[in-house]
Amino acid sequence: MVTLALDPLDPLTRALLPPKDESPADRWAREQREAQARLISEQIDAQLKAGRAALKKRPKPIKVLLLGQSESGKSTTVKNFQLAYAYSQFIEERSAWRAVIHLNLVRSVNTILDVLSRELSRSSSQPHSPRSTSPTRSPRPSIMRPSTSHAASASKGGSSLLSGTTISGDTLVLDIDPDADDDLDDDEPCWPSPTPLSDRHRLLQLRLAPLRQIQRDLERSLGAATTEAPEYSGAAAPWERYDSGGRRPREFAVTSRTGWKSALRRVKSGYNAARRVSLGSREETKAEQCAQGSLNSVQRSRRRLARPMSPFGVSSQDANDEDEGEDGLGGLEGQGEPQAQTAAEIISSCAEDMAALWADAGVQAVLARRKMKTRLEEGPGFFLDDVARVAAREYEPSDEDVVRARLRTMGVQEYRFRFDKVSPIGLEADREWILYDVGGARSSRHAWYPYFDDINALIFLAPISCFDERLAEDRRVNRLQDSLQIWKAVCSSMLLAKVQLILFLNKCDLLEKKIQRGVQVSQYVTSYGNRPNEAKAVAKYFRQQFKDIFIKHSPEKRTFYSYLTSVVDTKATAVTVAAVHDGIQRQYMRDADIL
Ligand SMILES: Nc1nc2c(ncn2[C@@H]2O[C@H](COP(=O)(O)OP(=O)(O)OP(=O)(O)O)[C@@H](O)[C@H]2O)c(=O)[nH]1
Ligand SMILES: [Mg+2]
Repeated sequence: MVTLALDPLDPLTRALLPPKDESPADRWAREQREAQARLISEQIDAQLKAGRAALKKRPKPIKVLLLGQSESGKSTTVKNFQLAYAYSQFIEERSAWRAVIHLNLVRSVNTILDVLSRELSRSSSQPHSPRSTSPTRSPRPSIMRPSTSHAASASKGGSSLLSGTTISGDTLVLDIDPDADDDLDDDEPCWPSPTPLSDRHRLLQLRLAPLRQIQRDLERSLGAATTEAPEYSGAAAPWERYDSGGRRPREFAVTSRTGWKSALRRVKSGYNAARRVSLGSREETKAEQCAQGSLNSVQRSRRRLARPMSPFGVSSQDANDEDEGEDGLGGLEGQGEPQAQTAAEIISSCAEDMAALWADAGVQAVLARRKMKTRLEEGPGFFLDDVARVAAREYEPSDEDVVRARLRTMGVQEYRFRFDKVSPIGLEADREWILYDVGGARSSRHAWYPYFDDINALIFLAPISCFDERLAEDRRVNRLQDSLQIWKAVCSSMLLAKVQLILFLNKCDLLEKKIQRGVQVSQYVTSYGNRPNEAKAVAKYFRQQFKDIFIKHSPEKRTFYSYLTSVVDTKATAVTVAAVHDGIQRQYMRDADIL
């Protein structure tokens, strides 16, 4: 049997032993070195400890979640926060919004061109229809309303407008007429009517045809956020079934790289370089113009469009075929601005024709008859009244333009603020805030839930002008009904029981306009009865409905905070945002026993 002779010293101790033949002088020098090393080590330990303590003491960020259906004004509210408290951040992104505003403008023009072409082809197929410049208005056709059988088939899941007044087995205080619908079918008017259009309109149609390609190119360049949510018939609050136990389901994964931030990133990167190139080529263009006399820049831009490639260097077929990838970037990041710059040149060359189209009395008459005029003017991203300014070569978006621009949010976007300005209540001015802006379409709402258990406040946007509109993603659902459904689910959520809820009854400006136009609220919300058809009374009534739900469904007693807002009005919203900011901060301090 082999026995191992055990060394009483381990290898490390042995290595550190002083040499056997160490002289007294060497020993003294060694001990000095060791004492020095110990001192340094202790200093490092002390520094690490202090760092850890400081990290612990650093105030936790205040987290605020913005919720509401699509187009309710969540991203616009974020922009108002940036304007009020983080203007440098807002300015940084401002020029990149130009491409989005251009797309908004071009879309409106193309929508009008679509109507025009339908109207013109109709007029040529009805040679005997009398021509007139002031079309007569026919009574509203009843066939535009959904049939009863459709209503019945659409009511499954209790989530649709046509299900009447119940939500998940609960009765809503609000009665919404399932058959009332202000939406006219834009495809075909249901009654014959004389068209006030002529060859002049055909010419405008031809001259503006390049804008079709520009729309496709800008959409391609900016990514998936430029198109509205696809049809989807899911529930209003898909997280509800998971919520009762306060459990976070694992399948709720969130991507935060998508949305308007990444869309802007595409056009932002390379912005200055592209601008320099563009300005340089503009100088050349001027020289050419002098030399060639009559050849103007409009003709040149249009000739460029006759080429098989789009101005963005991608043929439209290729562009449509290419996979957008996980975040919708489609490999175009960084290329967007040169492309957007080319689009801007062409848009500028079409400025006069766009203005002429919008100002034309015949076009206005056709749009009014099809109820398209108000829908365009009051819809998101309307810039036709500013066409001369927005289409100008040197156009730079104003703050107001950015606030009015429309780009859908996809996934969840995170905004971190360290406020530029000190809060009026002067408390913890340096504390970081995180705003979470979510996509509001029904198909995006599953991504909301993971944020419920780690937020301090929730701002809920309910657009109250939408009482007569339907969801874009599910045409069976009334938009006000949808807002009430989400609000009820938010109020009753156990995870949100201790969260401060702040309600923005938004789009009050549009509510006012609608009522001034004579739209009768009781026609859509039958429970409104014969109360006065005035914006103030209507807003008060809707606020009460939201408050009733809040009181009835909150798991614990809490204060109801609500504001009547028009978040495109940045001046008025600045006051609201300041109040909300201070309210959230105070509540946070109270909860943390700091106040
Ligand atoms: N007139 C008017 N327009 C508004 C108001 N609030 C928002 N808008 C416009 O409505 C459009 C949609 O607003 P967004 O803030 O993008 O809506 P959102 O809730 O973020 O929508 P998603 O990202 O799709 O969920 C934008 O063009 C806004 O300028 C308002 O109070 N009045
Ligand atoms: Mg948004």
